[in-house]
Parts: sequence; C-alpha cells; structure tokens
Amino acid sequence: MSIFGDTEVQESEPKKTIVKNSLGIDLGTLNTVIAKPSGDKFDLYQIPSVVAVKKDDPTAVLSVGEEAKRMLGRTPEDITAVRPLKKGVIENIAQAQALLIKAMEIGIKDGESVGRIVIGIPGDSSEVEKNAAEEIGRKAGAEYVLVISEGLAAAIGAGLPIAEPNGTMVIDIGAGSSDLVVISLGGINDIETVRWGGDDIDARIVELVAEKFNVAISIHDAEAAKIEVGMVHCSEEMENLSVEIIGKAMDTNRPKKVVIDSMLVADAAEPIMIEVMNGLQLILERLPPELMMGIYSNTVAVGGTSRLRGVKERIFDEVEIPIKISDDPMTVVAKGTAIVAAEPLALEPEVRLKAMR
Ligand SMILES: Nc1ncnc2c1ncn2[C@@H]1O[C@H](COP(=O)(O)OP(=O)(O)OP(=O)(O)O)[C@@H](O)[C@H]1O
Repeated sequence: MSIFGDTEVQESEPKKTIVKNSLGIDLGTLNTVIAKPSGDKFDLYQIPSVVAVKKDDPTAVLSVGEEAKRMLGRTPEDITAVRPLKKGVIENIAQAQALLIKAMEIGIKDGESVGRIVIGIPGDSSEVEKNAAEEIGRKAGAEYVLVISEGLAAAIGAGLPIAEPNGTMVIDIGAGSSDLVVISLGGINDIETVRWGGDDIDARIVELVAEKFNVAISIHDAEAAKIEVGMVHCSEEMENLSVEIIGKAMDTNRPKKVVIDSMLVADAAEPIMIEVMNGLQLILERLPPELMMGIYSNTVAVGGTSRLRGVKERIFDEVEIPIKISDDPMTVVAKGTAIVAAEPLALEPEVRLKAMR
C-alpha cells in the first residue's frame, strides 16, 4: 500500500453531508487510485492494477497490487501476473473484482462496512462494461455503487464549473487510453475516446531503441526513461535531456549501454499524439459554437501522460486552445469520484443519468 500524501487540500466547497465510509476509485489500466474523503481533504492510496493468477485458471487470483507487480516477469511456471484492464477496458471480471476488493480493503478499515463507492471508468464504456463494474462493486461488498465517466470525475476533481451551460473540457491522457470529454450543464455533452496512451509510448521506445541501436531494453526501463527525459514535439524549443540505460545487444547478447534522449521519446510519442490530436479535431468539429467560449477558458489536461513536457504547447499549436495541466494529473479522477461518493448532491439524479454515455 502506498500512501502518497493525505495532506492535499481540496479546493472545492466543504462537503455538506459526508456519507460514512465513502470511497472514490479510479480503476486505471496501470494504477488504481483510491481517494477517501477525510474532512475537506482526501486520503489517497495507489496500487498497481496487477493481479497474479494461476496459469491454468486465470480466475484464481493469488495476489493483488504491489505483491503481484513484483511477480511480473519472474513468476514460477504455474503462475502469471496480469492486468485486469487493457486499454481502460475490464478484460477479466474475476480479476477486476479482486483488484476492487483490494482497493476497498485499503480504503476501509477492518470491520467497517463499505457505504458508498463511486468508480470511474472510461466514458465510452459499453452498458455491459458499466454493469460489470457496478456488479463487481456490489459483489465486493459495497452497499451503494455508482459508476461514472472518468472524464466527468476528472472535471469534478479539478474543480471545473461542470454545472454551467458554457462548457468545459477534460483531456485525460492515461496509460492505455485517452478520453476527451466536453461537459456542460453537469453532464457529458460529447466524448471521444482514443485507445492510445503512455503504455504505447513505452512500447514505441522499445521498438525505436531496437531499430536504432540494435539493443533490446525492458519496457520498464523505457517507461522510466520516458518519465525522466520525455517530451512531445511542439513549436517551442525544449531542452534535449538524456539518460543512459543498459540493454542487451541483439547481435552479441552482451550488455550494451544506450543513450535515450528527449527527441527519441518525442518520436516515440508522435503516433500517440497524432491520435489524440485527431480526437480533439473531431470533438471541435462537432462542438456547437455556444460551447467554444467555455472550452477556450476552461480546458484541463489530466492523466499521467499529460506530464510529458510540451503537451500544453502541442495542443495550442494544433487547436489554439490554451489548456491548463492539472497539478495532480494522476489523482484528480479518484478525487472527483470521492467527491461524488461523499456528497450525494454532487451529482443530481438527472445528471447521474448523463454521467455515462
Ligand atoms: N512524469 C511523467 N511523464 C510522462 N509520463 C508519465 C509521467 N508520470 C506517469 N506517466 C505515465 O502516465 C501513465 C499512467 O497514467 P494514469 O495513472 O493517468 O493512467 P491510468 O489511469 O492507469 O490509465 P487509463 O486512464 O488508460 O486507464 C503511464 O503510461 C505512465 O508511464
């Protein structure tokens, strides 16, 4: 269990009615983030979205979270470590349920009952996927489960004026998928989901290093290099940083040092950025002029991949919308779900109906 700060002060209004033992959960492809309302702040926890299962019975979950992640790549022959979500979509219900139960155990102390949980899932999830998430929450022991779109949750967590008619937009660039969500009058007005994200950048870095240097590197080293020196192509000049990695020479099978620089990461990120930009163009094509002013003044980027240097500049280059990168891009969805969980009035009934599309 990793607690990464329970001291952040939420800027939103103090809550009126706190529902006992309410939890917000962002069920992510890479990480599951749990936010527990605590006064006007949140206790935040994060676990890797990984479970270890028996190879011959993928529903037999042996461990979840950190412990399962440590097993990735080094499991005994009969055990495998897998992610229950792929590209933001629940792939295996039993595994996702184990993940959710773990998340609830972390957020709720022993012997306490789980009152109300709100789960954020990608906004373009099908009815089947949405029902599966609700079902999992109930099976995991929650009295009340509400599933809302991650984009709407992010907007609430970021304190955007979601109830106003002018509109706001959230650009959520995650690990497996990216959601572009327009919100007005408390509901989702339009959404475009691109099944690409930071994981794809890591995979591209591995490919580019193999092509360029004939060296195989691990996906974990690729991700670490991306986080350390990463950027995306944009019109503004960014410092070209570099990091050394030891990989395996593909011709000699010996260790070999390679240098990964920001330009290589930007090249690897380019196909993903193009997909996100195309999604943005589609949203803008459909956007009624009435919402343009709101979008122009109130667009926030969230999700871990929005931390790459140059994302803000690239978006302005492409669509001339000045965006703000969230201060807490990886926890804002969980915070938004926790606000809804703690404050039943955060989403009015008619808004709830619009919380998914
Ligand atoms: N500082 C950083 N710079 C660039 N990328 C980062 C940084 N920190 C995290 N990431 C990337 O962000 C991604 C994880 O983001 P996030 O936690 O928002 O995704 P998720 O919610 O698990 O995924 P999804 O939204 O697709 O279900 C990973 O690809 C990770 O490598």
